[in-house]
Amino acid sequence: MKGPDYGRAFGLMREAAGDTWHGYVRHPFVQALGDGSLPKAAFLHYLRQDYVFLTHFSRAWALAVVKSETHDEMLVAVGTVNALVVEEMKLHVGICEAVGIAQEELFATAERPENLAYTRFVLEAGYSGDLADLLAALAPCVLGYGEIGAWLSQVAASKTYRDWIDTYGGPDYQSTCKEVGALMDQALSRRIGADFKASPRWDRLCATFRTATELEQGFWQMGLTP
Ligand SMILES: Cc1ncc(C[n+]2csc(CCO)c2C)c(N)n1
Repeated sequence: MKGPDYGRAFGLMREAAGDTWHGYVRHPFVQALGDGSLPKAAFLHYLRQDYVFLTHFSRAWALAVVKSETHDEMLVAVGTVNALVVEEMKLHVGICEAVGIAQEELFATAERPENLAYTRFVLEAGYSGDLADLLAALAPCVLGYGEIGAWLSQVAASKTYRDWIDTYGGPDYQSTCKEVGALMDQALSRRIGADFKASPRWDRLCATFRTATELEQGFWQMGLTP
């Protein structure tokens, strides 16, 4: 399965993750978003958990600011923190309010273990490693949604979840993915050399990427079980 072009590091890590990647980007939850068969209750449950997820994910991108070594790295990281807190989290608040879930109720959502495991894994990759380790853990989330959005934009037969699909399949998010992919290439070249596969750190970075991919799969699965 050929993927989108979000840079060299992503392409190689995606390939190394093998079937695990496919299990994430073609998960039954994703298929059900495309054909409209996903129950509304499952979608809202997912959105509520995703709000909690984004809180911790924003902290992980803030850690990327801390772990940056150049102004260019800082710019991408700080831009992502801003987009997450100012736009994406607000979008979730708006969607939930529109269907009758008040802000207080959303903010009081109890965090599911699958959700907790994922975000704390990402944060830990950053705490104990450098920006390369952190980006390997962040990449499946950011770039996987780009790949899912691009695919669903082409194949989705139903209009039910069209807004969600357009958010991630649209040109704005696709250019964010290219920017984050380029950041990965630059950050890795700086820390492990341009010949990624020749680095003694490569296998570990791929293992981090694969674990985060498995945790994304777990997040979709959690979405199917409100
Ligand atoms: C479980 C889960 N995984 C990925 C995303 C997608 N996502 C998270 S942050 C972000 C912006 C760029 O970092 C995007 C697109 C999500 N919402 N929830």
